[in-house]
Formats: sequence, structure tokens, C-alpha cells
Amino acid sequence: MKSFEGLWAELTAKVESEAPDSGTVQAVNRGVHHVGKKVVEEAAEAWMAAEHESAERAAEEISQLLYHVQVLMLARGISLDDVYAKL
Ligand SMILES: N=c1c2ncn([C@@H]3O[C@H](COP(=O)(O)OP(=O)(O)OP(=O)(O)O)[C@@H](O)[C@H]3O)c2ncn1[C@@H]1O[C@H](COP(=O)(O)O)[C@@H](O)[C@H]1O
Repeated sequence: MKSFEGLWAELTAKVESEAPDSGTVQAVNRGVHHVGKKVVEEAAEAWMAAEHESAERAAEEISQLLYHVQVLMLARGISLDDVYAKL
């Protein structure tokens, strides 16, 4: 099973290698404005699923939100340690 840190390591490697077929690389290249809008969209979907759908559907939307938050961090040059220092 993938973890938050495992996904972060995978996405970091994709961005560093500029993997051409990676949706993550394409999103990072589109920039913070584009990725930020995806974060807001996924946050709304996570909220709606948590309020109106099954726990499994909510977990699926939350996983997409976590993914897009990591993409936002990569687009903005923020590391996991930068965030953990604020927890
Ligand atoms: N965990 C994810 C992940 N979660 C969400 N998403 C993206 O978020 C989208 C879901 O958003 P929506 O529900 O809005 O679906 P959509 O409307 O079809 O998406 P868009 O057209 O808006 O892009 C998916 O289509 C993916 O593009 C993810 N994309 C990639 N990953 C993982 O990230 C890793 C690297 O992926 P690549 O960069 O694509 O190689 C792999 O392990 C993937 O499994």
C-alpha cells in the first residue's frame, strides 16, 4: 500500500527526471495557479463525498486531494520537511 511519504518520493523523482508521460510533470509545468485550482476542486469533492457518499468514496476523493496537495508543493518548491516544520 502506498503511503503519503512514498507518494511524495515517487512524485519528486518524476519531476526531477522530467518524465515526459507523467501527468504530475505536466501539472507542475502548468504552474501554481493551475494546480491550486485542482486542489480547491478536489477539496470540494472530498467535502461532498464525506457529507453525502460512502466512507470508501470519501476516502477516494481524499486520496486525490492529498495527491494534488503534493503536486502544489512541488509546483511551489515546498518540501515535506518545510510543511512538517509547521505541524
Ligand atoms: N495518486 C494519483 C492521483 N490522484 C489523482 N490524480 C489525478 O487527478 C485526477 C482526478 O481528478 P478528477 O476527479 O478531477 O478527474 P478528471 O476530471 O478526469 O481529471 P482532469 O481531467 O481534471 O485532470 C486524475 O485523473 C489524475 O489525473 C492522480 N494522478 C496520479 N496519481 C499517482 O501519482 C503517481 C505518478 O503519476 P504520473 O505523474 O501520472 O505518472 C502514480 O503513482 C499515480 O498513481
